[in-house]
Amino acid sequence: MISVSEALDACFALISPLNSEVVDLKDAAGRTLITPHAAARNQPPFAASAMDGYALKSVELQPQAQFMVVGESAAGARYTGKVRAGQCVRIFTGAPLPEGCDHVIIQEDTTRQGNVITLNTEIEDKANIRPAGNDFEAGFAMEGPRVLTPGDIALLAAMNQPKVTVTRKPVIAIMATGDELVQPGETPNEDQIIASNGYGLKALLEANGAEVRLLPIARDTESSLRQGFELCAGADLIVTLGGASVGDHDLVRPVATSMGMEPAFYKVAMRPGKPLMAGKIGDTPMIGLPGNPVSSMVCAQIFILPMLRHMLGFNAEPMARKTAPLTEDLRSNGPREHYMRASLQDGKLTVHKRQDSSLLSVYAGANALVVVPPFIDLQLAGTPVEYIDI
Ligand SMILES: Nc1nc2c(c(=O)[nH]1)N[C@H]1C(S)=C(S)[C@@H](COP(=O)(O)OP(=O)(O)OC[C@H]3O[C@@H](n4cnc5c(N)ncnc54)[C@H](O)[C@@H]3O)O[C@H]1N2
Ligand code: MOO
Repeated sequence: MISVSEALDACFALISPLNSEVVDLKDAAGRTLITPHAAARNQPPFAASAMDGYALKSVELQPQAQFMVVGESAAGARYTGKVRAGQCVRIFTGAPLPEGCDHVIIQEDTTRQGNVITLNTEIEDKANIRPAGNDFEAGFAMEGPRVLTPGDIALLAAMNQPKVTVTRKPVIAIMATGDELVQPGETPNEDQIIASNGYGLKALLEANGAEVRLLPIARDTESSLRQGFELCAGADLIVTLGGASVGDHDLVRPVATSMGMEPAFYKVAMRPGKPLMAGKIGDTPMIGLPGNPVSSMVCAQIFILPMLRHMLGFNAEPMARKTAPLTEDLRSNGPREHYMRASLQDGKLTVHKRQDSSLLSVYAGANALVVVPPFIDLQLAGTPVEYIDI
């Protein structure tokens, strides 16, 4: 059995970053920006008022001073005239500052009668001006690779980028296998259960930038599995669920092999996830996840998410690990790296008591996987341990 890090390296060797495509900015949230996008001009492009009030010269600013209002500067229509001594310009938020003015007094600090304003006895000395380029200057660039957030989308819009270059979405075909499975909503017979893994996986992978094709459930026969693999044509990655172990009905590996799969590895020293397999069928990488629901989800977190990120253009790196102390003692570990379902609360990790890989109720209630190295001794409460956010 190989280690998790050796297996992950072998997974990275199966894939490469995908090409890019140009999409409308309004459809780009969650996509991975891949080339630098630069602003062609300053924002704001001119010194602008930050408040509604009157633009004037700061040297003339003093309580109870009076000014003649000689014009107006609105957002989208600047005042183009001169502003002489004792004069001011009515100005609104976002409007260009008239030439010669360097201060905006908010209207709450003034009283207006006709075309004359009188400053209050108490006035703020804040200039209320946003200099040109205050937010960003011409040439400011957003660099890739970067998963675009709503804030990024707003910033790119402000940068006048109506289209952006993003990595093509990796297409991942997911094939659940097993005679015991029916789809949610169907009526199982007494020996059947509901297929859950594909649904969890689809949610996980789509939330991380993939386009997922959830195939019909393949039955535990060679012909059904073959048919399933044929339906995967065109995918960037094939993921099978279940049928990976050594039972008489675990046919994924033999069928994939008979279809020309070049194996990269089979079996990893991890728990859950031991019967994980990977390889290539033709040009298409394939990962065979173990069927136990938590094994599927954990293997997807540890292997498929980093692969997905690499296909999107990020470095080939394992999931980021953080450190936090244990709330309780943690038993010693055997030869497999253990990814234990845990809850991180108030900066401390409580490892769940029940760790069987069939327990989705425990997995769904967890927000962290504590990574327990092989052969480690008992770890006492308070010991800092590594974990991965899930
Ligand atoms: N003699 C041995 N038996 C097993 C070993 C072993 O080393 N020697 N390994 C165990 C481990 S560890 C795992 S993990 C499982 C994985 O086996 P398979 O990948 O062959 O998975 P299945 O047998 O098909 O299913 C296991 C379990 O999960 C349920 N399942 C499968 N697919 C789904 C799905 N899409 N949604 C929900 N549940 C699913 C299936 O009904 C089984 O209950 O093998 C151990 N055995
Ligand atoms: O490795 Mo299995 O995935 O322990 O349940």
